[in-house]
Amino acid sequence: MAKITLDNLAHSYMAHPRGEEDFALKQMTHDWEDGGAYALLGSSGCGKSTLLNIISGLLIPSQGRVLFGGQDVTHAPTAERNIAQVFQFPVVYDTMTVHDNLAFPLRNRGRDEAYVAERVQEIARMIGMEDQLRRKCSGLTADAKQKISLGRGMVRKDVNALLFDEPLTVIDPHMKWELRTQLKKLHHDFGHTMIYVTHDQTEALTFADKVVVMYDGRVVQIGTPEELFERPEHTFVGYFIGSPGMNVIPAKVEGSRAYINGSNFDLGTGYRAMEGKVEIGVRPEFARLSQTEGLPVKIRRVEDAGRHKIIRAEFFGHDINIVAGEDENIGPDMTRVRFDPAHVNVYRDDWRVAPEGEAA
Ligand SMILES: Nc1ncnc2c1ncn2[C@@H]1O[C@H](COP(=O)(O)OP(=O)(O)OP(=O)(O)O)[C@@H](O)[C@H]1O
Repeated sequence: MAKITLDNLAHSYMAHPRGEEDFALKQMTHDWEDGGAYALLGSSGCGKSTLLNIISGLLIPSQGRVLFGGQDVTHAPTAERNIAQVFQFPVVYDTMTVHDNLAFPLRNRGRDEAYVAERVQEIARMIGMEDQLRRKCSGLTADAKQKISLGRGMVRKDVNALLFDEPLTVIDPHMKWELRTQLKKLHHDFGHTMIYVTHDQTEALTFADKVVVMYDGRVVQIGTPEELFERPEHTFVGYFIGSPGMNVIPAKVEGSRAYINGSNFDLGTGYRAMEGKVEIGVRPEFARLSQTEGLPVKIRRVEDAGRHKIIRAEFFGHDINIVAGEDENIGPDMTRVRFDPAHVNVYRDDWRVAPEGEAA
């Protein structure tokens, strides 16, 4: 297992990039802890695969270095990096049995057969294929083959890191949850450094200790699921995490007050004067409808989402969402909305501004 360091890393697919916009991966420096479970999360094209391919050695970055446990591996081929990888689609040897597919990475490293047998049993149990070990892989469903790919990725305990690139795409929905839970257990038991690429926030939030949110070639925040929810450092994190995402509303902020179209409310904490594009961000869970308190709002639609209601509303010409409890009565007399000041964030040019006195 190893700490992974990305040192001034950047990548452009162009031979002669002219500016930052020509970089698929903008310059970044990060340390990913030894034994951490990280999810790389972001929408299509944000640079997740580019970053993963640089870490795995499929791609040499145009700038900067990758270090495993302090050792520079930027130019080392994949085979020398001692990593296990699981891709979106299954990679199995059809002519071999399930057992031999799972045993392959161990036999390749010259492990003795007693150890191989024991470890294969353990992994087969984990992926729920103990009774199919003697079967040839040809003829198995894509789902079963991907479980074998996952199992093969996990069979070695001595890898520097385990890299998963959207590994559950072909897996049946009910099995997805089970495999994610197994992966988390495996991480807990063996402490591998794991990197899991996905564009699905549920997958990222349930698998990872730390979620690395990417947007437009940049890492915009690395945080625990709670941190991403409570304190999105970039408006994209606010939109992308949460269902529905954070409300982002243009405002003017002066001291501890936010002004929206002439109306204003207390932010509970002071801010230094700021220029640029200023917005406030408030999650639907921290907005409450009222008959008397708060700023004017117009309810458009109330949706029943099972354990809660989602209210779609208009607020000074902007669409906002409000989450209410399933038992709350939402009537036409609720013409006001109040934001919980402790959960309102202020953004300048999309980046969160720390209020005065907040510890860095
Ligand atoms: N081989 C390539 N040559 C040129 N441009 C590329 C290449 N691979 C990716 N890109 C570009 O780099 C950017 C980042 O792509 P990347 O595949 O890393 O994103 P991603 O977040 O993994 O997306 P997806 O989830 O769709 O795989 C995109 O603009 C993409 O078009």
